Amino acid sequence: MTEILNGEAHRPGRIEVVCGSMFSGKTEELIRRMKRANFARQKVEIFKPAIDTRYSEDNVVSHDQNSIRSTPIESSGSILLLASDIDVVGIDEAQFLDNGLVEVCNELANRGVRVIVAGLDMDFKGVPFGPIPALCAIADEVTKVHAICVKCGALAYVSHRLVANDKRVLLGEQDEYEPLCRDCYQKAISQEK
Ligand SMILES: Nc1ncnc2c1ncn2[C@@H]1O[C@H](COP(=O)(O)OP(=O)(O)O)[C@@H](O)[C@H]1O
Ligand SMILES: Cc1cn([C@H]2C[C@H](O)[C@@H](COP(=O)(O)O)O2)c(=O)[nH]c1=O
Ligand SMILES: [Zn+2]
Repeated sequence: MTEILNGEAHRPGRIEVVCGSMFSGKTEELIRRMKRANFARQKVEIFKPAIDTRYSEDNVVSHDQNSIRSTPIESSGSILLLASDIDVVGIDEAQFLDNGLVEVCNELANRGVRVIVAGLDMDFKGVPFGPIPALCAIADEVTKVHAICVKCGALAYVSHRLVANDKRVLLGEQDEYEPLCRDCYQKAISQEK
């Protein structure tokens, strides 16, 4: 009985955050949780910021090309309008959304919705990114995932930008970013100075 009550179909309203650097498996983990909820016959809906058009305009796609249908949104307020009657709401690339996302997630969780948010914890300068730090603070559960440092094989903690561009938002992949551990990141940025 306890097993059934704790299963995918009987979760109370809650906020789960999956965060980390680029290539750390955030999108794969989000897709995994959403697919399991779907198997449990939960009504699921995934949202992503409309600006993230890297692989697809209306799918969330991982670096390994796993994908799941999603709805592009311009701002966090759209989620409340589009998620009525949904059991599990997923949000990918949440670092690009406005700070209103924090209240939207609280509101959904208070209504009994399970909310799973995936996003970058830090930008390329190592600065906390958008609404993610505040979401970590109010979350019921935070999962920090790690890529592998491409220089030394340790656990990576940040996404190092490989191209000269100081804008905070710059969509990209392996040609623009590499995941590095703290030591390798310090060495990389001191060589750039
Ligand atoms: N340096 C790396 N460390 C770990 N995984 C990597 C690395 N480079 C590429 N990958 C691939 O990225 C996949 C994770 O992709 P994804 O879930 O889209 O990550 P994220 O959403 O965190 O950027 C891994 O399963 C792996 O195949
Ligand atoms: C570090 C950093 C990243 N971005 C962009 C680059 C990618 O398009 C996404 C992150 O995608 P992922 O699924 O986590 O791999 O964000 C950015 O705009 N600014 C940055 O500082
Ligand atoms: Zn390293």
